[in-house]
Amino acid sequence: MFNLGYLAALLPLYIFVWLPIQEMLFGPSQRAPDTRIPSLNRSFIASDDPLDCPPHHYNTFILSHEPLIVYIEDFLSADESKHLIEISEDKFTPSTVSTGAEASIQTDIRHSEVALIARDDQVRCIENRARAFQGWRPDLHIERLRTQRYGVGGHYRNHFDWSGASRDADRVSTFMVYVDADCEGGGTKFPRLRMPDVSKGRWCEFLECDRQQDEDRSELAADNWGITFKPIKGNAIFWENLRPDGRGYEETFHAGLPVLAGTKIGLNIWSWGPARRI
Ligand SMILES: O=C(O)CCC(=O)C(=O)O
Ligand SMILES: [Fe+2]
Repeated sequence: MFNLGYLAALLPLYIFVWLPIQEMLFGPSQRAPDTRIPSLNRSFIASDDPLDCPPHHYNTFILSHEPLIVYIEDFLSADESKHLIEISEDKFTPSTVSTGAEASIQTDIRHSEVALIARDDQVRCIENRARAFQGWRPDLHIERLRTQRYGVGGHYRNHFDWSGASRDADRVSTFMVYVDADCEGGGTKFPRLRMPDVSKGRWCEFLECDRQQDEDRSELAADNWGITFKPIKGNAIFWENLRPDGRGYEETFHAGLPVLAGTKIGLNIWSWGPARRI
């Protein structure tokens, strides 16, 4: 029997999940533009509306070309960090992990709180910085920004940001931005990356170079495997998640290490684009 209850339950999924994805992948549908843009904006960047952003400067350091991993010093200004913390404060809810279709709280895997933040002009300037960094790719859309707060004991176990679930679209890149880092511990660790040559450049300012300080020494011991970025307020790590053939980079496996004291707040900027999987 046809059940209207099911239809009512599926309708928000269709409107808020499928329609934005469909539009992102296949371009504008036959619907009127004024209904199309707001529905897209709920999840992804849709518009190039004029925006007046203050001048901003950051420094970049390439850690790896394949996968592309770039460390960005001063990605956020002090004023932007302050603003992000303020607008997140009343929106934090416990983080969940997705297992297939369902999301659940599993603090042994991920222990933190997440805030889905409003797209005010300061936030849009940060989104646009992330788009500019990636060359204003027309096929790339920024997922609504989220801040993530970790207290003592907060952590996020090893995972990938790409999902591989869809043949057509995925999170093509990640910016992991440190909005607040008044903490001990809480580094971002990539166990499958090799340490760069730390005798050159400024790497030891940004990476844990003193191996004794890493609690997971066994994994690090052999051949310089494993990199831990220190949480430093305002700075960011950018990486590409997908190979040109659409497969996810295994090297991007990463974790948010436990916060030992204080609070850490991160900002996730995930860009969606075509995965072009065969
Ligand atoms: O907090 C971190 O260091 C990592 C966070 C992370 O990987 C994520 O939110 O996907
Ligand atoms: Fe992640």
